Amino acid sequence: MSIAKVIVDVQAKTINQTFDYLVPERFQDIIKEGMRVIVPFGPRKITGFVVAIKEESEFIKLKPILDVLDIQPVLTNELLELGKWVAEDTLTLYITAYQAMLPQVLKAQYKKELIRNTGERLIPVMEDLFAGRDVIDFEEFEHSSIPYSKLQRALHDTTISINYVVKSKVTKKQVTYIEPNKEAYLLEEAFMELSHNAKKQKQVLSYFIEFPEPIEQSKLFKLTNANRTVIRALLEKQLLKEYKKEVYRNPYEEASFQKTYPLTLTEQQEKALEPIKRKIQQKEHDVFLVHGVTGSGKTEIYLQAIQEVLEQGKEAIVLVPEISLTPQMVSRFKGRFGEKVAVMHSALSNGEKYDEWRKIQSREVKVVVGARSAIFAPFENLGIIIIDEEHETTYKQEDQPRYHARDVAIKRGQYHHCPVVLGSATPTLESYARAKRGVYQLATLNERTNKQEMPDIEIVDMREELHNGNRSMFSTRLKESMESAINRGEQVVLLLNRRGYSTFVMCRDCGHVKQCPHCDIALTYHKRSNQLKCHYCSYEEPMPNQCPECTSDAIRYFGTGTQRVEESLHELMPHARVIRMDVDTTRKKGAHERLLKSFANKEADILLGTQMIAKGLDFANVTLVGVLTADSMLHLPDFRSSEKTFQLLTQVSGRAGRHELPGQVIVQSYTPDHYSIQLASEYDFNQFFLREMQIRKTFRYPPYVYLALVTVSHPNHVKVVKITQRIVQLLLKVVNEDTVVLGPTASPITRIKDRYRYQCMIKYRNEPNLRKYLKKIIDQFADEARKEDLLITIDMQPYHLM
Ligand SMILES: Nc1ncnc2c1ncn2[C@@H]1O[C@H](COP(=O)(O)OP(=O)(O)OP(=O)(O)O)[C@@H](O)[C@H]1O
Ligand SMILES: [Zn+2]
Ligand SMILES: [Zn+2]
Repeated sequence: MSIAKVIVDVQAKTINQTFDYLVPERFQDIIKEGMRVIVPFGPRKITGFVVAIKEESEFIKLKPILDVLDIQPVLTNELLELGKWVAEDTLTLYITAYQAMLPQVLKAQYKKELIRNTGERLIPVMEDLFAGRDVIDFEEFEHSSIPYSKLQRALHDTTISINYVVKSKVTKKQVTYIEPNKEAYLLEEAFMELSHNAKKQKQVLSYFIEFPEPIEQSKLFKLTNANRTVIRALLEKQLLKEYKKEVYRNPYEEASFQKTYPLTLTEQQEKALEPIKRKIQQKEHDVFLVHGVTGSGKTEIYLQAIQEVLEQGKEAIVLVPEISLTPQMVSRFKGRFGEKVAVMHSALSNGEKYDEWRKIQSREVKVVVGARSAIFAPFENLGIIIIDEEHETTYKQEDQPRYHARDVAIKRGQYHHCPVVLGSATPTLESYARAKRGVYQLATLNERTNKQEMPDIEIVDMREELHNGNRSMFSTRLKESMESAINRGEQVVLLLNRRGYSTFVMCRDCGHVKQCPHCDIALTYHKRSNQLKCHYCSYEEPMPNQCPECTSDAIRYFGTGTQRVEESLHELMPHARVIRMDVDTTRKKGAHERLLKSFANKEADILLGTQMIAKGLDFANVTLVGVLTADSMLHLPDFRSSEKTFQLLTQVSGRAGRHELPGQVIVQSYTPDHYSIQLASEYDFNQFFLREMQIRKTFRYPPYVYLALVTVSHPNHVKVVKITQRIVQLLLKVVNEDTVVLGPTASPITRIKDRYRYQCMIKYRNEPNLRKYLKKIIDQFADEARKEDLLITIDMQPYHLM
């Protein structure tokens, strides 16, 4: 008899371990590590992952596995180990880590039902809820106003019980094929025997007499005017037969990719690629940081490194940030490696994502290009992992498991003995510092492949503009430059930096700002619906006509949305054709692609957009880049705000003058003397690095220290402060002398959805047991968390400090 060790899908700290189950005879030969199974757990049936198979168990009286969900393992042995590490490193549950590694559709869902166990009368509210039925969906209870305590009591005295129904949502797309079931002469006989009225059946038969090959049912319908009733009749007479065939949804089916070939590398590219290739050939792990200015040909280096990997019969993962996973980026990889490439990003439907994943699992593809979670691609023979724009914060997942793709990449690179390549024009201070210390291998490319100079960056002081009576959002300089570029038949990219900057509503008389009643944050104005919305809890209210504080009617929205910029642009330059790209205009599938294509076809003069246009775009005709508000995120409560500003300005400047035409960049700012704006305009990464490192050292921030952030939330303000205080005290007792424990401090957003939020920040250099201490704290509060709706979250190396 064999025993399976299973990680079960129960979201509780106390359940974070394996459980032993008996493998019944009928599953003996099929069950393998890394498969999903259904097991009994208390009174319910739940899914779980088999992590090991053993001969015996120290427990007697084991329950058997009820069902096996997979035909082949969904997690390789490497991924099982990796998931364990991710869970431990980010202080989360094993089950959470495993689920994060799989496409959404493989996360089996449960339907909960409430079952009435008694013929006696229930309490009145429950009697009303069941309304004469014996079983109801749990959702019905959730949508009712019956308090949980009432249900708990009913569950306790067993008049009602909960049942879990597992429903697996795996949806493979199937296509029906039809083919003849008899030889042609028999079909002909049948044809003669059919009555005169069966015209359509006759048509189908005559089609198959002529073309006996299988055909997709839908195509047959088109060719013969038949419908399903007609086919069914012929199936019943056993003249035809049908079968289903699984097909992949191919999101890039329509697009054709022009085949590209390796370019002759520049000297700098050659120098960067050489050591990477050597590591691939020697099957050795190492981490490379390719620091190359925009347009220096980093992507070509990636492509040629991958080619080497493919020649060795191995596989490659390329991570790119979600927002730069543009059609342009995709076509560069598809153009070089064609069918061997799978693409994974969030714009795909769940079914499409699952199909791409299966192509990886079945080794039909050798390269995956994708956003963060593609790091878990189930390849077994990796030859390289590439992380483009390694400075992007989207590589850190913001909910559990809170992993950083870079750390996972290095872990996998060590396992597979293969190089990891990080690329950026503006590396993070963390990575650059490591490269300078020799922990990573640094390659620098300071020239564009076309030997063009980097475009000139000019800073315009917007305070002076205001002084001179220009109240519009466009400086005179920017306006004139846009006009002359358009007159020359060239194109303009305009960036509205909206991060940390939204359209809030303020009274001009008394300064009152409309806040969300549940969250500690200003409401955002939405023009289309004339509503105020909260981005944290979806609260909504109509835009008021009067100030609720002083009844003045001078209540207006402030801040600049892309829509408003577009309107002023129209007033300022009525003849200019503008394409606006933001979350609103790119929501529909394919919209992103269409807008860029139309810009590439010169159907517009100006491309106006948010952060999403700052990266990866490569248009030959763009000669002017304008940045409307360079400093809007400098004032966020985030120690990385200068770094992020520097990165964004450098990236967007890189969009100009990438080909023959020289480029020009105009940056508007209210704090033009800020070092991140000044140094970005001089392309002085090294100076910026030194300057920023000095500040990080003084204020003890990464990369000089590591951070851990503990956030406590609860509806009661006093309680939150008290518990955070206790956590701080507990930590102070155990940490090293030079570790700093800060708090309790109110989080920058102190209230979300009526819950108060306080935090404790730990800054440390060497604290090998910190995870253990933190885990102990979570365990200590586990009871309170369950009973009293207390939430404690821990983020190791946080990027999001709000
Ligand atoms: N060796 C080469 N010879 C000629 N052209 C090249 C070479 N390498 C790259 N290019 C071209 O130079 C342009 C810029 O290259 P690429 O986009 O790879 O740079 P990048 O460093 O990835 O830029 P960014 O960081 O801005 O995305 C592209 O049009 C590319 O086709
Ligand atoms: Zn007012
Ligand atoms: Zn809210």
